Amino acid sequence: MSPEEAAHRPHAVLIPQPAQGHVTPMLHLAKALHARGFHITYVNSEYNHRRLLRSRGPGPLAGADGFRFEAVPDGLPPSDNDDVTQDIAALCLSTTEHSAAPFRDLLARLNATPGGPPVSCVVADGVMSFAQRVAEEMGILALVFWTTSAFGFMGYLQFAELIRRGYVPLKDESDLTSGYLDTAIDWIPGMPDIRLKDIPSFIRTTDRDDVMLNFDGGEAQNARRARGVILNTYDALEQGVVDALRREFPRVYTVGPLAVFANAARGGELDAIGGNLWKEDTSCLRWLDTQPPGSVVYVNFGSITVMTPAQLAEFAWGLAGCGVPFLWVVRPDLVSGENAMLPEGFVTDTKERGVLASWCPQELVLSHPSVGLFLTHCGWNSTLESICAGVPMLCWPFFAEQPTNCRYACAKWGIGMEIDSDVRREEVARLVREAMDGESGKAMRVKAMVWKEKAREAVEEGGSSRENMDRLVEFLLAGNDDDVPT
Ligand SMILES: O=c1ccn([C@@H]2O[C@H](COP(=O)(O)OP(=O)(O)O[C@H]3O[C@H](CO)[C@@H](O)[C@H](O)[C@H]3O)[C@@H](O)[C@H]2O)c(=O)[nH]1
Repeated sequence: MSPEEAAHRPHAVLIPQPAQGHVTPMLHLAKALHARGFHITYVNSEYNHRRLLRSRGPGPLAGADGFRFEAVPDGLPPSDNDDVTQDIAALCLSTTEHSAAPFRDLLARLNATPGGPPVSCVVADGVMSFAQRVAEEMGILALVFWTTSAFGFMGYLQFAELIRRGYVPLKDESDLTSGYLDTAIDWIPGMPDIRLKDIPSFIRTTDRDDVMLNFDGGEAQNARRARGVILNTYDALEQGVVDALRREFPRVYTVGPLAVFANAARGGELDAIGGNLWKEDTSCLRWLDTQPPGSVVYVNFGSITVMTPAQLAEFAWGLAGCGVPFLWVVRPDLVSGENAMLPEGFVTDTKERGVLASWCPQELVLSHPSVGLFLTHCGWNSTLESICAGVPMLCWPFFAEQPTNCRYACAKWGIGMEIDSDVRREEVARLVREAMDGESGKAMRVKAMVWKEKAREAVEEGGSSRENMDRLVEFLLAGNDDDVPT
């Protein structure tokens, strides 16, 4: 491409919330747009930028033509350990307060760069609405990307209504255990058959001023001001709620699974750009190579979940007792306040059929033929990656919209079984065995293959996500031209 052509490329600036579950899908979107001719500026927090550099080893991060990384401060005090998940509530507040001005300066600098294409659009994370606001103030087209499921997004949108109708805040702590959370909620568009406990967990508070209740509820409402909302899902999976969202929002782009679009661009210089904040341990893939097809339960609770030492022990002894080979990713900060310590004797007892890692290349693990089951916290990326791989799930939702994803995986899509929040080793062992060898497991495997196939169809020529990606690109290229069809 000549310098002249490069200077006229459309230029998309993408800014994820600085947490793994947001960094990864935003990077996939960035790669998909790059493959469609966009110049990309991908904006990390300074903290995450350091972690990305470290996790991938030496070498420049930006090697691809027209794909650049920038960083802005997240406003949190410097950490003496670059290997820990930041406190999400603190991060939400501090980015909102401290990242807007540096982001504005960055956009101004990009626009003033000689020979560089001016910024044509900003894609802001749904929970980074300050970036959307800054772009709008500068006259730049801004869209938001909600990295949750559509069901999750719709759940967040209901916080205000739940408060108005008096469901939230809870009257006192007893509401958490009295069965109150089983209350049926039958008025949310596109979400029949749910209970209060299936709504994103930040409603489980007795405090009307609770940070996450107000933050996520407010950010979801803010999406109404955006020119378009991007979701990493496909229509067939969440049809009812996607239809309902389309009635409420002028432009909803369901373009998932984004990883497939990003992977389609593989084989080029972008391959070297990975988004993992922890260093991947790939040796587990070699171990998986030695296991029979569909024989392994893969256990991973994502990047944020923390559990108590007692819960860790229940999972450990459940895995020890189930008799099934397992690969368990135990993040160094998986146990609150301390280094994750597995119970004494566990490693020795399971060394013949268990492998531990601290972070793995999850998409590759899930698509490995040896993996037959995923024990997950139901983060949306993990859920979608499991669907793409056709692997059924055992669900232990931790927080946020994970209970929502769990509900749909178990009750609607037929690909999951739930583990009680008060996890017990006997239940873990029983459910793993049932999912691997029982009738429920057989039924889930059939359904998992159906949803995998539908995901594939969605991104193929003529599929809903492929068409929505084309519409999204068309809209982004048109800039602030309002005449582009929705
Ligand atoms: O060893 C590991 C562990 C995780 N991952 C990846 O890390 C991501 C984790 O994302 P997710 O499964 O969504 O979990 P969280 O990190 O918990 O994600 C946060 O962000 C998601 C998207 O908004 C929400 O759905 C979750 O509730 C929220 O906790 C996935 O892409 C995984 O493939 C790896 O590659 N290797």
